[in-house]
Amino acid sequence: MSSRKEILVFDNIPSLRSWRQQCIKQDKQVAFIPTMGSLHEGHLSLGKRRYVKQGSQHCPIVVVSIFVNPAQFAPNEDLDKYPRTLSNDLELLRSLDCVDAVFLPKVEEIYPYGIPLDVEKQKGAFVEVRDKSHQMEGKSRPLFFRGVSTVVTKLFNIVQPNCVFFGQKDAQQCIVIRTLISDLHFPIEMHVGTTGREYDGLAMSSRNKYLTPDQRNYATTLFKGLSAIKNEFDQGEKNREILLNKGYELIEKVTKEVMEKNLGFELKLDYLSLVDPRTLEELQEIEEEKGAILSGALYVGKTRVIDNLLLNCTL
Ligand SMILES: Nc1ncnc2c1ncn2[C@@H]1O[C@H](COP(=O)(O)OP(=O)(O)OP(=O)(O)O)[C@@H](O)[C@H]1O
Ligand SMILES: CC(C)(CO)[C@@H](O)C(=O)[O-]
Ligand code: BAL
Repeated sequence: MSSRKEILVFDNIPSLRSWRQQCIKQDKQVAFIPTMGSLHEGHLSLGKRRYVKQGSQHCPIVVVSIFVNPAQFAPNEDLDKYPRTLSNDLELLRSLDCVDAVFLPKVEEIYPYGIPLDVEKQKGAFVEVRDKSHQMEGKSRPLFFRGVSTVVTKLFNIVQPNCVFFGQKDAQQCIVIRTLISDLHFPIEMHVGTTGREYDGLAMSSRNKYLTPDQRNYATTLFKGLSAIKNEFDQGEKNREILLNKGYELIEKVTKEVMEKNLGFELKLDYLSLVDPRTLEELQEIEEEKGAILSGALYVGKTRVIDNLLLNCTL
C-alpha cells in the first residue's frame, strides 16, 4: 500500500516563515499556488502540472495557500457567501500526493488595520499595477486587481517562492501578476496552467457551485459564444466586428430562449472583449503575429461566469 505524503498546515505567518527558512538552509526551491480554496480539478491540475513538468529537482517543495481575500471583493459582491470548504480542500490536496504545505493565513494577520470593503476607509499599504488593471475584468470590477495585486505581493513576501502557478481561466490576472513580478523585481518564475473544463466546456470555477441545475445547463453559453468566435478566427477572419458579432448572435439567441422558457432567471452578457495580449487595448483588427485575448463575462442569474480563449498568443 502506498503511503500518502503528510501535508504541513500553517495557520500563521511566523510558523510558515520559520519552516521556509529551513527550506532555504537546505537549498530547496519552493513552488507556490495561491488560491481562495473551494478547490476543484482546475486548481488541482495546476499542482499536477508543476509536479509533472518541473519535476522534483526544480521545485521539490509545493506550497498552496487558501485565503479568501476581502480586498478583491467590492461591497456588492459575494465575500460573505463565497464557498469555504476547508476540510474537503485539505483532503483533495492530500489526494494529489505532491503538496508539502498549506498556508491558511487569517484576515487579521494579512490586514492588521482591518479591511473594510469601502476603499476610502482602508488603511495601510496597497499595490496597484497601473495600465493593466482597468480593462476587461477591471472595467466591471474596478478595484479587483488592486486587491489581487496587494494580497499576492504579501503572499509572495511571506512564502518567498521560486516559482508560482496561476490559471489561464483568469487571463488578465496572469498579465497583472506577470507585470507585478517584473516591476517589483520578485525573483520568481511564473507559469500559467491551461483552463480546466467540465465535460461540456464550462470553465471550472469555485463559483459554479452557486448555479442551480437549470442555470448550470445554460452556463456554457459564454464558452459557446467564445468558441464560435474562435472558430471564425481560425477560418481566417480578423475583423473585430465580424468576429464579435458571431458571439453576440449566439448569446442573444440563448438569452431569448431562457426568457421564453420562464425558468426564473436571466442570462445577461456583461462584456465581450478582444484585446492585444501585451497592451490590453481593444483591437479592431487582429494581426496574425500578435494574436489576441478573447474574453467575456456572463451573468447566469446572479452568478458571474468568466472565460477566455487565446487567439494565436500565450500569456
Ligand atoms: N478552471 C481552471 N483551470 C485552471 N486554473 C484555474 C481554474 N479555475 C481557477 N484556476 C486558477 O486557480 C487559482 C486560484 O483560483 P481561485 O481560488 O480564485 O478559483 P476560481 O475557481 O477561479 O474561483 P472563482 O470562482 O472565485 O473565480 C488561480 O490562479 C486561478 O486562475
Ligand atoms: C490569486 C488569488 C488567490 C488572489 O486572492 C485569487 O485572485 C485567485 O484565486 O485567482
Ligand atoms: N479567480 C478570481 C477570484 C475572484 O473572482 O475573486
